[in-house]
Amino acid sequence: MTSTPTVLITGVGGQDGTYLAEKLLERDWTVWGTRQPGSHAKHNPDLPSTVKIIEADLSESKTAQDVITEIRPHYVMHLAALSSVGQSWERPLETAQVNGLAAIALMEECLALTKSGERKVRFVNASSAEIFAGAGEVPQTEQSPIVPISPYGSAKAFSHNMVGSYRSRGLSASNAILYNHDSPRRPTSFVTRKITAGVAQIAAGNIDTISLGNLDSMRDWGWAPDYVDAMTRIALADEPDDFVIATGEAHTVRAFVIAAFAAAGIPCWSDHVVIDPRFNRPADSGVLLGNARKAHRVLGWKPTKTFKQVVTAMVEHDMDLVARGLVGPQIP
Ligand SMILES: C[C@H]1O[C@H](OP(=O)(O)OP(=O)(O)OC[C@H]2O[C@@H](n3cnc4c(=O)[nH]c(N)nc43)[C@H](O)[C@@H]2O)[C@@H](O)[C@@H](O)C1=O
Repeated sequence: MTSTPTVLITGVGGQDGTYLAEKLLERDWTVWGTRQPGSHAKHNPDLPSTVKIIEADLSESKTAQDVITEIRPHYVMHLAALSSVGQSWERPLETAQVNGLAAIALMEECLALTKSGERKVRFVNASSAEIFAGAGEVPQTEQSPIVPISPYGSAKAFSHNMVGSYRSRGLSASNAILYNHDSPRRPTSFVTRKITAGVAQIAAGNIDTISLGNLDSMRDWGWAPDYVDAMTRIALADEPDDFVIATGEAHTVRAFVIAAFAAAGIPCWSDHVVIDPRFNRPADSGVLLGNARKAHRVLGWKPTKTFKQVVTAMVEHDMDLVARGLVGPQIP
């Protein structure tokens, strides 16, 4: 490749999209990103202004295919998704279209571009630990049985499997099987940011309690910029393949709560947490704990932050926002 590569990041306005755009711009790549028409990504302060934005509703297959023929990227990092597992139970059709079918439309066109001989497109799909939700095997590896239980996980399982199909047809297509990864750029619809934003408001005396669902749920939480680094390594790897990206440590939601209150110096966390069944799911996934040994060996990838460091970084960020009067106490 003589000139600098062109990359298309679908869903560039999300947590991972903004970190990935920053990382690839640092490498002098030309970065294009898709934005859902009518979304607020244009005004997203975390999105670098040098990203070239294309408005595209990827749930329409023709639109998804047109994006590839128009941009003719060397790399496609497919992150666009309805990212909330909880909300996927309320929006199953849309979840199937965006988290499942959109990948097929994009890969179909990437394969055509590759077969035309014009360029060998490399496609990286953001797969998810949720494909192993009912696997009953802990920890999970790339070989674990794919047993999703939610609309989110089922749609991701479909696109995950289709990556394998396209790979066997000659497309350089890989799956990054991403376990939970968080940062101050997470919305409060996810439990981690809901907790850290709530703790910051409690520390400031603005609210007394936060309402949560299942505290026993166990997740393998990492630092989002590390997961973006892993996706970049997958894109640049010699061979396309599937990789579990995880820290290898699982903690309960309760442990996250305890660590967050401790980071803010608030005693008696249980005085400030209300259990509200509204935040329970029709079915919650089993213990999601990943074994990322293959990523360590093949990609040289390792997480850089411990669980405690992730929690502390998020709490400190949110306490700073509250101290500067930049956020109000609205938390779901
Ligand atoms: C791997 C996977 O990781 C993420 O999905 P998620 O794990 O569903 O993330 P979450 O933060 O919504 O839930 C984590 C756990 O926390 C429990 N929980 C308790 N109380 C509340 C609560 O009040 N709110 C929420 N949201 N969850 C709660 C909830 O029941 C669940 O067991 C996404 O990145 C997704 O895109 C992805 O691929």
